[in-house]
Amino acid sequence: PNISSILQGSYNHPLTREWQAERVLTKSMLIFPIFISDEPEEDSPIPSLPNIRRFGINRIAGYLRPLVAKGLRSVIIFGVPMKEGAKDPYGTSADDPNGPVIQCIKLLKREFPDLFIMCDVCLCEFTSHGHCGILREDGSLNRDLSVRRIAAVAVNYVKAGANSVAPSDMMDGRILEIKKGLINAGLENKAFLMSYSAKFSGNLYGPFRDAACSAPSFGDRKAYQLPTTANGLARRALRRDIAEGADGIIAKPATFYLDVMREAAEIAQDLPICAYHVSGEYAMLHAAIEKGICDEKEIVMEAHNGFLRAGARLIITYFTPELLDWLKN
Ligand SMILES: NCC[C@H](CC(=O)O)[C@@H](CN)CCC(=O)O
Ligand SMILES: [Zn+2]
Repeated sequence: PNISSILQGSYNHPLTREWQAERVLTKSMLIFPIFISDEPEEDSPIPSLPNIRRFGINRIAGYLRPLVAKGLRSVIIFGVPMKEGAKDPYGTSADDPNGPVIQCIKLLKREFPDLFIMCDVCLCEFTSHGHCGILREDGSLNRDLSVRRIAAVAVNYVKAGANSVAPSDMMDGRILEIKKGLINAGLENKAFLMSYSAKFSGNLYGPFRDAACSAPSFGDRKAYQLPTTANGLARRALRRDIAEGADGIIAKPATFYLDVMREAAEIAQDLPICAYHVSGEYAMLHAAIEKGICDEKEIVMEAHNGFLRAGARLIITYFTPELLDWLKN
């Protein structure tokens, strides 16, 4: 062979194999989703999400403390109102000062001053119809009302102390509206605006909807989450959200959409790209692990290294607790 065809000498040792990674997974890249209900003492399992639980305000700090001690740097909060009457067509309880999200922000800021608090901003957990926006009479989205409501909720979360807001609603123009809302509130330099830009209406969110009681009561999310074949729409949404002032971009789901993540990393090369390893992907890996198809640590590391290889710098992952045990730093 000619001398340039020999590759195996470059990776025949564990250290030279480590050298081949362009980006290495570290604890500070991990953002851990937490589900907070309006039942203060709640601490209940979520059957479709192994090892993930839903907590009330009196239980969440105790659960997070050992994880923070192991190096947890960031959480993303999902509020889950369980009480009767907590939901209405406008998602009023989303930013209820006594509701689960705002209570949790304040508690975590007190208990863990260095923990980075990201809040998902959406209406689906709080609306009686379960859609991510406010609807017209005919059941279609009222974009303008939705965007203004989402922006108001986001500003109230930052007012309560959130370090970041991540609107997962997918309404057109919500990034601009949130940015304007933050500026009007004098908070524009206090919050990291993380946009879910490339978010697809696939089949991988079921366990989350169980956890958050947020499934749409009719229809689906195909009118506002991207078609699963839509690279072009993802690129258009990415460019739009960057122009509207996003500080970071989430691509989700992750495993089936690594091409999109790679494109997002190129289009949004000046912003951190965040992969969201969604509930369905998480549950699928758990199912494979339970069936003995693959080793837990090996397959989880392979999946998460894939997100980094595709250009992600951050990962929202339900495997955060395990990764905190496995990663050295
Ligand atoms: N606001 C949309 C929530 C959406 C699920 C859905 O479309 O119902 C995701 C949360 N941002 C699901 C995340 C997951 O499946 O883990
Ligand atoms: Zn939603």
